[in-house]
Amino acid sequence: MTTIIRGGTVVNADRAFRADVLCDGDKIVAVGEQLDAPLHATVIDASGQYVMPGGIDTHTHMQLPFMGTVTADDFFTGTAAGLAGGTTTIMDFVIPNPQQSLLEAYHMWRGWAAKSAGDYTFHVAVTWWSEKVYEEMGVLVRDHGVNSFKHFMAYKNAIMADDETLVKSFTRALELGAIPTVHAENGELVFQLQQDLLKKGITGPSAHPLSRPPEVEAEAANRAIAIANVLGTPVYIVHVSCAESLDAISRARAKGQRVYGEALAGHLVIDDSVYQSADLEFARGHVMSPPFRSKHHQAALWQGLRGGNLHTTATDHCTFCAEQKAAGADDFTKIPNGCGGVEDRMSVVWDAGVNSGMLTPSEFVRVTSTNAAQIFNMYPRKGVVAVGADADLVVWDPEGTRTISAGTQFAKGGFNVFEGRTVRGIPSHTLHAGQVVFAKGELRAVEGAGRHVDRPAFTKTHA
Ligand SMILES: C[C@@H](CNC(N)=O)C(=O)O
Ligand SMILES: [Zn+2]
Ligand SMILES: [Zn+2]
Ligand SMILES: [Zn+2]
Repeated sequence: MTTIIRGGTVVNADRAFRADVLCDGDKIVAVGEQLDAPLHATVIDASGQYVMPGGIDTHTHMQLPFMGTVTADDFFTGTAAGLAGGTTTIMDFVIPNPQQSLLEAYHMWRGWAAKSAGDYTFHVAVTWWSEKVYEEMGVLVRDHGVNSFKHFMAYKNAIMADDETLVKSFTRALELGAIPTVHAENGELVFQLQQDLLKKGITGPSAHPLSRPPEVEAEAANRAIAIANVLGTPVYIVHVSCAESLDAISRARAKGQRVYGEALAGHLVIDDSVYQSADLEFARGHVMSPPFRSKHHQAALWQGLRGGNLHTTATDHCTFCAEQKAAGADDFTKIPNGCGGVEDRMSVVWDAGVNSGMLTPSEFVRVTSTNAAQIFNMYPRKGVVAVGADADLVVWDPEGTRTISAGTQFAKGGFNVFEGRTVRGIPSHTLHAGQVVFAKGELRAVEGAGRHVDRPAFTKTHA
């Protein structure tokens, strides 16, 4: 299929410029003014619009078995929803049970992901340690295009990695040229605070943020940064939600340490008042970890994105419907953790970030696509509008508006944390692998059209 996108302004992380974009098959083949195109080419009129690299969501959990249930979106519905929002690549997670072979889990997740409509790639979680884990990390890097390993410092008695696992896994990641990533919350403190709250008879969703205050997140962020510093590895902190964690990242980076941070669209615009709602189903719908924080943390996160101490935006798309969330109706610790957003991330970040003047269009591209591609070694295949790159593109209508609602979303789960928010700045077209998969509200996602993206290890460039 040949497509010419005419009359738009191409926006890359480094600059914005007027150009047509010609795609042939699954690649961009020309970027320039007044391009010729074959007569049979599909023409997209991008006048008055931006042409940007397809979004990369660095953090999703499609059809994740978690806390006794499975997330509502599978790899088809979740990636299709992403395409509707301009996201063409997701980074999901293989999360082995403790004692489960990492390779076995990896192949299971690869099977689930085959139905994806957009491209996908996996961080692999190290949830336990043994010689076998050591060996299998090597096989995953060498043979399966994995260059990032996740560590949950929370979720005691489940998937939590203790310090021994962190130290051994970070060391192994360095040997392999892979980057360690962490969910930074002190799982021992969370567990203690949860028990204290339950003993006091505080069982509703308003207890959730009380069991995970910013200090609990910051302790783990500082610890992961310290371990990485001593071992000489980079480290990527997922869903940084509070000023204290951002401060830890900023201090480390100011000393030249390679620390990267991710902000969730939800944490950027939603505050912790949601947990005080008298509508307990609504409050439970917002239970995720780390929890939504008070407004001053949001201001800090925006400054982090603008100032370069936070690098990517994601969603942690991990949706459960009301019935699933109701498992914790009598005990907040049993509410499956997770919220959605894969369909809304780019519009929410544009509306709150670019329209407010906080981010330029190029900075928007940097934090929704380019940095993710560069940090996880998919650039310039992904993350840039340039000849030779994948034809994953979003034609962005800066004046288009949409009111976000569970009633009209493509994603499953029947709930949306951005419910009722009207955003200005929406995709008019999304191309994935050169195919027009979303056009003016019509989703044309194709089950199984998504490809797994191999991510090479980071090799030593010096001799
Ligand atoms: C299990 C996963 C999703 N749940 C959540 N963030 O609350 C995570 O912790 O990232
Ligand atoms: Zn997490
Ligand atoms: Zn997650
Ligand atoms: Zn349901």
